[in-house]
Amino acid sequence: KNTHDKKNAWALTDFDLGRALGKGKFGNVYLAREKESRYVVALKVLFKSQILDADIEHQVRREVEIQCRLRHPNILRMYGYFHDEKRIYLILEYAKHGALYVLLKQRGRFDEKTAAIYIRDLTKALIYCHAKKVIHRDIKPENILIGHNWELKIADFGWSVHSPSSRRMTLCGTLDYLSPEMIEGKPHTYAVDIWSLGVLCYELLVGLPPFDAKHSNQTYLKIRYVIIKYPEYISEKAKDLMSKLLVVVPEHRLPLTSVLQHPWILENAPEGVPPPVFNPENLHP
Ligand SMILES: CC(=O)NC[C@@H]1CCN(c2c(Cl)cnc3[nH]c(-c4cn(C)nc4C)nc23)C1
Repeated sequence: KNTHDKKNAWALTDFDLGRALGKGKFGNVYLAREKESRYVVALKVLFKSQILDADIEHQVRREVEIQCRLRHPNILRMYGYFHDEKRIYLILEYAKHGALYVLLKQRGRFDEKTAAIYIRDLTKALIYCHAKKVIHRDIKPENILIGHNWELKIADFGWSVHSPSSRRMTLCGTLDYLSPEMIEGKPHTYAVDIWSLGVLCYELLVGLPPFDAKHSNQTYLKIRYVIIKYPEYISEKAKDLMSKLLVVVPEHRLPLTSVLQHPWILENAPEGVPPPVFNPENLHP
C-alpha cells in the first residue's frame, strides 16, 4: 500500500477512545488517541439527529469551516472532521488543563499578573480572529481552555457542549457576557469581542462577572448603564483598562491593538514572560 497517499478521510477506527471530557446537549467530547501517531486529541461527537432537530446544521457547518481555518497558539485547533450515518466527529486539539472557569472557581480569583497574561493572550487571539473576519468567538470562561504550558486557548463551543459541572445554563445563555448592542438585538460587530474582553478581565480579577445579579432583568439594566463596582484590591491601571473596554458605544471602545499597549498589560504581562505556573500551594486563602 503506498504509504504516501494522503489520508483522504478519517474514521472512528483510527482512534482509541478515552474518558468523556465533557457532556452536553448535542453530544460529548472524548479524550482520544490517533492509533498510528499515538497523538492525543479531543474528539467531539455530535448527533446528526439533535443537530437537525435543533435546526443548527448551518451553524455547525460554519463553526467547522471557521475553526479549521484558524491557526493561532491561543485558539484551540480543529485538525479535521468526519461523519458516519448518525454522528459528526470533530477532531480537536486537547487542552491538558481543561477549562479556565474550573481553574477560576478553584482559585477564587487570579492575581493581576496572571489575569494580565491571560488578557494579553486573548487579545492576540482576537486580533488574529478579526484579521480573518471572524467575530463573536463567544469569549467567556466556559469557552476558554488551558493548554499544557498553561497558555490560554479560545475554544468556541457554539453548540454549548460543556463539561459536567458547567456553571451556567448555556442554551438560554447567561446575559453576563452580552454587550449592550447585543442585548438590544442590534447587529453585532467586532466591538462585541472588545466588550466581552472587559467582562472577562473583571471576572478573572474578581471571581464574579461585573454585571452579576440575582435576576436577569437587573443584569440587563447594569449592562445597559454600565453599572460596575470595583473591589478596593483592584489596581488603578486595571480599572483604567476595564473602563476603556466596557463602554456602551461600540466605536468608543479601546481598539484591541491599544489593549496590548495599555500600561496595565505592559507592567503585568511584559512580552517574553512565561505563562503563570499554576501551583495549588498559592491558592487564595
Ligand atoms: C466549558 C468546558 O468545560 N468545556 C469543556 C468541553 C468539553 C471538553 N472539551 C475539551 C476540549 Cl474540546 C479540548 N481539550 C479539553 N481538555 C479538557 C479537560 C482537561 N481536563 C484536565 N479536564 C477537562 C474537562 N476538556 C477539553 C471542551
